[in-house]
Amino acid sequence: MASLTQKMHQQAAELWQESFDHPFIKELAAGSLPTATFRYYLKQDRYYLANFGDLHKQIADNLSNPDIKQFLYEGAQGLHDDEANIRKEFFDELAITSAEIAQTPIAPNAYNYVAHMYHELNEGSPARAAAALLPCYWLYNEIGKKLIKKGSPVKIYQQFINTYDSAGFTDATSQMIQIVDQLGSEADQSEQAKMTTAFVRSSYYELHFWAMAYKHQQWA
Ligand SMILES: Cc1ncc(CN)c(N)n1
Repeated sequence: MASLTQKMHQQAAELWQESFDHPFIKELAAGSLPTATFRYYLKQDRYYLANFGDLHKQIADNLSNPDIKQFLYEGAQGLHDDEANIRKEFFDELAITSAEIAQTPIAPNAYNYVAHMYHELNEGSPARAAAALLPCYWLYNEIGKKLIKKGSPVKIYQQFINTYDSAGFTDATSQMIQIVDQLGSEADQSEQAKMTTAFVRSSYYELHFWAMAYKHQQWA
């Protein structure tokens, strides 16, 4: 029988395919993605990742299983992968200054994605919030695995791809899948359905994150 996370994955399959096929991803792999677009993405993703870390901590505070808590607290400190370190290098390489960051407001889709995850925690449950975090690991790991086969001719894009195909990120993804399955096994059917909705909505926001960056989305 399919696990809860396999069912979530199936329900989000079309959205994930649209992410795999998105021009942002295609051009990243081909090396033709404009640097300005990647810079825009990095500045918005900074907001996303700061809140993503904070959510790990808040979800852990609301759970009792010691192994799950430990994984989430470590995730809050960015200990499961090299994403935080590589992002510092990207910011230096692309000369994204603190003044530029200060002048960049969070864009609509990044704002909505973050608000969705906090909503799942504050109006829902830690299990729904954990399900909302899962596409962040799993979709990026699948993108990394797809793109690594050919790679990208642009060094910084290749480093981006490497991050999400890495052993550390793949292992963190597997652990997060297990955590969501475990939380699902302790939930009733109605809660499992809500966890699935949280996962699919995050997959929607993941797709629109590429679109947001590709179009340099602004509030007006
Ligand atoms: C929006 C988003 N989703 C996922 C990831 C991978 N941690 C990310 N950096 N940004």
